[in-house]
Amino acid sequence: MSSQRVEGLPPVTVRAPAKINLHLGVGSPRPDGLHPLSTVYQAVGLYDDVTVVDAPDWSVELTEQVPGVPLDDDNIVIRAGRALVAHHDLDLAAAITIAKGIPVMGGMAGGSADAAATLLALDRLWDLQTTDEDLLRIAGTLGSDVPFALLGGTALGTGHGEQVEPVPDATSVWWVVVLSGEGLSTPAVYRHFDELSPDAPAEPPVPEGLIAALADGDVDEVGDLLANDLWPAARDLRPDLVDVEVALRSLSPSGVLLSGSGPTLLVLHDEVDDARATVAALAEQGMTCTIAPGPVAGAHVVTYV
Ligand SMILES: C[C@](O)(CO)[C@H](O)COP(=O)(O)OP(=O)(O)OC[C@H]1O[C@@H](n2ccc(N)nc2=O)[C@H](O)[C@@H]1O
Ligand SMILES: Nc1ncnc2c1ncn2[C@@H]1O[C@H](COP(=O)(O)OP(=O)(O)OP(=O)(O)O)[C@@H](O)[C@H]1O
Repeated sequence: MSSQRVEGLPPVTVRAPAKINLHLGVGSPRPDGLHPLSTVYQAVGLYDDVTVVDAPDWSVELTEQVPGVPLDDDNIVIRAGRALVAHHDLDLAAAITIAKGIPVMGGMAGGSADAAATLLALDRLWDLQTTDEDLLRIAGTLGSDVPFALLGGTALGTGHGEQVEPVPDATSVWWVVVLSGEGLSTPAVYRHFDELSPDAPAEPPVPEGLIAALADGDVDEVGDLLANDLWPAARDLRPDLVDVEVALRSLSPSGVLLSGSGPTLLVLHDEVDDARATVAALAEQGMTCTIAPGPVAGAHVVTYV
């Protein structure tokens, strides 16, 4: 192992997007406990920015404190950094700063976005020239959603979500993102899925109809085909979400979706003005919402200072 610290390297900032799952098909758990997935990911325009600077030891801080985000070695960005230097057999470390714009524990893969951003930022900081293939492989060891955060756009996810392959997407849409005050634990939702779905298939089917609708740019059809197998489990764990869902469906009968393992809910719109009208109507009912375009790019460098 070699230490190759170079003093005075300028910091690097990488921006990474949130994700949603337009389709989330879940199978019965594998021997390792993870669930086989057939999912269509879409990157949407809510972002975390991760800045890295060379340092003698690993550390992580947030630009603004957010409850639930660990500030020690449990933070996924430290695991990402250690995995990258181990891959290159180096003894380097970095101080990592996260500016969070993605809701925490919202089912939008904020931690995964941070891990992807960290891999890319450190690769650029130290000019490691890690291949895309190796970055995606290391990402997959950190979490199921991390490879997709590198890729962005719209992609089919298989395996436990870590095998990603871009799919053509001719849509350009606006999601109303309905935030929840309280997070939902992803493992708890998967555990309850197992209780509710003892007969889940070993391999969930690929949603060919949705993939065709995306390629055709048929937003109405995409809205009709949105699906999430974790939704019944999330409703059971958070009955308050049902009232929100009813309110959303009264505004938009099609195009309502639970994001990943929840609790964030989404409403699909073709036009930004319609999305704005939905946000205004929901705000009147006391809900906190924002608008995010999709699809957007994956993790990308935004600053060389
Ligand atoms: C709900 C989704 O966001 C949909 O994309 C993901 O499946 C979850 O992705 P993630 O948070 O990156 O998940 P990981 O960090 O890999 O795993 C967290 C926990 O979620 C459960 N998990 C996750 C992915 C998967 N295919 N099966 C699982 O059972 C496991 O309990 C695992 O310990
Ligand atoms: N950098 C990070 N940002 C957010 N959470 C982190 C981070 N590192 C570790 N965590 C832990 O990960 C847990 C899940 O956080 P995250 O915001 O990624 O949830 P999520 O959006 O529901 O994830 P997913 O959609 O991938 O299931 C948090 O409870 C937190 O303890």
